[in-house]
Parts: sequence; structure tokens; C-alpha cells
Amino acid sequence: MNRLSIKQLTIIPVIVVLVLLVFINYLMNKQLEDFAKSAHQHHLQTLLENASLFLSSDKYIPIQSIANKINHLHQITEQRYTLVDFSGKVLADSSVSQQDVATLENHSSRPEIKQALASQDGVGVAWRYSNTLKTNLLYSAKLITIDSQKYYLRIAMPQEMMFNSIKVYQTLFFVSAVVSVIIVLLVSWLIVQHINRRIKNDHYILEQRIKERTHEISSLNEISALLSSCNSFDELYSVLSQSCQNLFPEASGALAIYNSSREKLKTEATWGDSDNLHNFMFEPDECWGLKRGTSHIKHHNSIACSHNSSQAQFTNQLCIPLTARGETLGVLQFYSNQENYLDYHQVAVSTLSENLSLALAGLFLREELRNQALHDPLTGLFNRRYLEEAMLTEIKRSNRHGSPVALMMIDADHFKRYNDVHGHDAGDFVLQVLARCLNETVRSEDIICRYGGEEFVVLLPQATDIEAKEIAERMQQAIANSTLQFKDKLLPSFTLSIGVVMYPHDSEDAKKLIELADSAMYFAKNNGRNQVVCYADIRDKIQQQSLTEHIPVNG
Ligand SMILES: Nc1nc2c(ncn2[C@@H]2O[C@H](COP(=O)(O)OP(=O)(O)OP(=O)(O)O)[C@@H](O)[C@H]2O)c(=O)[nH]1
Repeated sequence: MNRLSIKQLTIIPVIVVLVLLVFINYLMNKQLEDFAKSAHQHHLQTLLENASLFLSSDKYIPIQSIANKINHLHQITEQRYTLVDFSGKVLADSSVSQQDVATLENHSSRPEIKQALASQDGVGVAWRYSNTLKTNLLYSAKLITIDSQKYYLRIAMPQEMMFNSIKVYQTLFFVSAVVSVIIVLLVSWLIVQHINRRIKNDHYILEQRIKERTHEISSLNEISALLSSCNSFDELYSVLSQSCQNLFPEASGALAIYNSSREKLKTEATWGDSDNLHNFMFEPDECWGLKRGTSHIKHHNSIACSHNSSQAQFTNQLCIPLTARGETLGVLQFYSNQENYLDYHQVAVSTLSENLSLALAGLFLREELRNQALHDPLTGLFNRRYLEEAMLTEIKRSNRHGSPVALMMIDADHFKRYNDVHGHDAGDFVLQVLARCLNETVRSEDIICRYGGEEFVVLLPQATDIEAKEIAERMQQAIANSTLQFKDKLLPSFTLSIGVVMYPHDSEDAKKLIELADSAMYFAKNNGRNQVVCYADIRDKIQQQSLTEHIPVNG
């Protein structure tokens, strides 16, 4: 069955119609014959009735007159009339001359005459061959009375007449049947053409969809691989923008990410006609997708997210929350004016959002691990490892711009004692306070690192030695002024010893700079602590005393 084509299938109704036509033709012919027979019999009987009335209207009728009347009837009705007396002798016949009537044999044995005599209504009918006319005739005889004498009046009609009328009906039926078959064939052909066109069209649409889906799937796989290979957020935003533009050319869009406080989201990437959203910030409550924790699509009259008010030119808007490992990272937004475009691409968009969430989560994790690897957990400042990287970067920048870099080595004085007296927790607390004081004293581009224990290093790009010394003294002042309230105890203040070196003036080597700053700081310790020492100011003294190594500290 599956192997039959649509064309072959359409032949089946044609065959059925033809078989039905043959069957109906057979039934029709049968019915027509029966109908024609009874119609002609009825017709003859009517003629017979009229003729009998016509003949019996006179009281006395000479035979010649009867013969004339019969001939008259024959001329009017074109049928053969015969008048037979009760004994069966033929008195007149419209198809035989009056002279030859006497030669006709006795008709009492004719079936129609016998029937007319035997039947209650005095009428007899017979279909038979006429020896006189040499043809098949339909006979109908009636017992009539003329002037108190009984006669048989007989009428005969050639069977051919009846068949001729049947043929007319048959021809009519045949022509109408042929026309019907042609109409059926024509309609079937038109229907087949229409179905074929529809199937071809559907097939084309299906093929296009398969092509689109295949392209979408391979593009999504590629995008997923690209996203997961991104090493930075900027790289990821750029890959996302370009990919979305290629994959969904009829849509614009944006990606918003939670800020560190998680109070707001910032639009980090845009594509299409949504450039105006770049850096746009909004609260999570402004997004139905984020509030409901599932995709929110806005069509013509449905509810729109208020953060999308600047995108009102788009009739369709879609917000998909980006969730990975149970945490919502942001929201992916698509805008389009093409009806059903976003619904049609919803599967691809949701696959993209899943891959994007994983890639983002990976970058966040990487950033967190990097932060952990480069930060000191107690103070939140950069650690010694980061300092090494930062020094190389700043030295390169300084070489490019021809500007100096100041480096400070800061050490809390008598911190062992502080710990011993107030406890290690109190020591931790004041180290955190010191970190905060350092942060508040320097510029945002300066780099503060916890070098180890109670030692801190601060890098001051583009600062002169004078500026560096001033900043160091401000640090001392800041810690001296700070209130050290730890739990229910007010801790005593402490002092700082600070050594300052200048790049490239004191040394062009990063490691050497640290050593020299350390020397200057130890010089400060040896000279009473709580002071700032610039290496350039004590270099000669240190060289004289051969104190380029650590100076032993008293106390
Ligand atoms: N509470 C606390 N103490 C620390 C931490 N790191 C280092 N220390 C302490 O800091 C003290 C440093 O002592 P020293 O190197 O002898 O120097 P100091 O007592 O500050 O003496 P001077 O440097 O000569 O003024 C040690 O007792 C360390 O245990 C820390 O993270 N928390």
C-alpha cells in the first residue's frame, strides 16, 4: 500500500465509478424495459378504451363503417386496430385490406383474445410474433359491446417502437454517465493536483525546517564549544553577541549579569538594534523572568518587563533567567518584531541559555579561584604572588610612559608583643583595620598587597619619592587616628615602620627593589621605628655600614 503513489491511488475511485456504472447500467436497462413495457401496455389500454368508446357510440354499425373507423383510428394513433367477433372471426383490421380480412384465420386461439375472454376486466395482453406483419408486436385486446353484440377490439404496437423509446433513454443515460465519469475524472485530477501541490509545499517547508534545525544544532554546538573555551568575560560577551546575531538574524538582544552585591543587573553584551542597552542597570524585580524563575515571553498585549521599556519598539520580548548550580547569574533577553519568531526559536534559545549559563558559571568559578589564589583571605588584599605579577606589569608601563613607580614596605611595630598582650584574634583584627586604612589612603590605581605576616607592600605607579613619602606618612597618621574597638575592648594604637624605594632610580630589578625597600624599612626599625625611610636617603649610610643585608633589630 505504501508503495502506491498518489496517482495510482486516484485510479481506484475511477475503477469503482466504472464498475458502478456498468452495474447501474444493467439495473437501469432492466428497469427501463419493465417501465417501457408497462408504460406501453398502459398506453395501448388507454387507446383501446378510447377506441372502444368511439366504436360503440353508434347503435348500428355496418362492417364497412367499422373498418373505416378502425382505419381512421389507425391514422390518428399510428397503431394497428383489429375488430374480432365473439367467435374469433376477424371483421376488420387496419393493417389488412377489407378484401383480405376474410382470408385471416380465426383469432379465438390468440392469447390476448383468450385472456380478454377469461379476465374479469375483459382485457388481454400478449407479446408475440405477427404472421401477418412479420414482426413482434405487443397486443392488447378488449371485450366490447356494440349494439348488444360482443366483439373483441384489439390494438397492436410494434415492439420496435418500445425498444426505440428505451434506446432514447439508454442513450440519455449513457451520455449522462459518460459526462459524469469525465466530471469525476476531472474533479479527481484537480483534487490530485491540489493535493500534490500541498504535499510538495509541505515537503518543501519541512525540508527547510530540517535544514534550519540542522544548521541551528551545529551552530549551537559550535557556540557552546566557543563559549566554554572563553578565558574572560569580555571574550564571552563578544562570542555571544556575534553568535546570536548570526543564529537569530531577525532578533536583537542583550545579556545582563548580576553585580557583586547582587542588588542590580548590568547589561554587559548587546546585539542587533539593542545597543542603547549597553551598561544599562536594572533591579531583579523589574524582570518577570527573574521573579518567576522561568522564561517570560511578551507578545502584543501580554505583560512586559519594566527593564525593557527602552525596547518598546519590539512587539515580542523574551527574558530567560540564566541559572547554573542553583544560582541565578543573570538574564538573557531577545527582542523581535517578527510574529512567532521567538516562539519558533525557543528550543534553540533555551539550549543556548543553558550553555551560556554553564560557560558563565565556569568563568565565575575561575575568577573566584583566581581571586582566592591572588588574595589574602584575612585582609582581602592582594597577596605576594599577585605583587610579583603586578610589579612586572607596572615596570613595563613605567618604561613605556617614562614615569616612576614607588614601592613601600610597611611593617607593624612590635606586633609580636601586641599579639602576646591582646591575643591573636585582636592581632588579626588590627591587621584588617590596617588593610582598610591603607586602602583609604591610596588612589584606586595603587596596589596594596599583604607581603606576609604583619608586612605589607604598596605599589604606587607614577608617584614621585616626595609623593610616596607623603602617602606613607598619611598611612601612619590614619592608623594612629583609627579607633581599634575589638569586641568589648578598646585596643591601643600601634605604629608603622615604612621603607620607600623608587623605580627606576634605586634599581631596575623587581626583586632588588623589594630587598632595598626591606632594607629601608629595617633601617627605620633600627632607628626607633614609627618612621618613613626613603632608600635614596640612607643608601650611603647602609653601604658604609655594609648593611645592604638585614640590619639586626633591637627589641
Ligand atoms: N594576629 C596575627 N599575628 C600575625 C600574623 N602574621 C604574623 N603575625 C605575628 O606577627 C609577629 C611578628 O613578630 P616579629 O617579626 O618578631 O616582629 P615584631 O614583633 O613586630 O617586632 P618588630 O617588627 O621588630 O617591630 C609574630 O608574632 C607573628 O606571629 C597574623 O596573620 N595574625
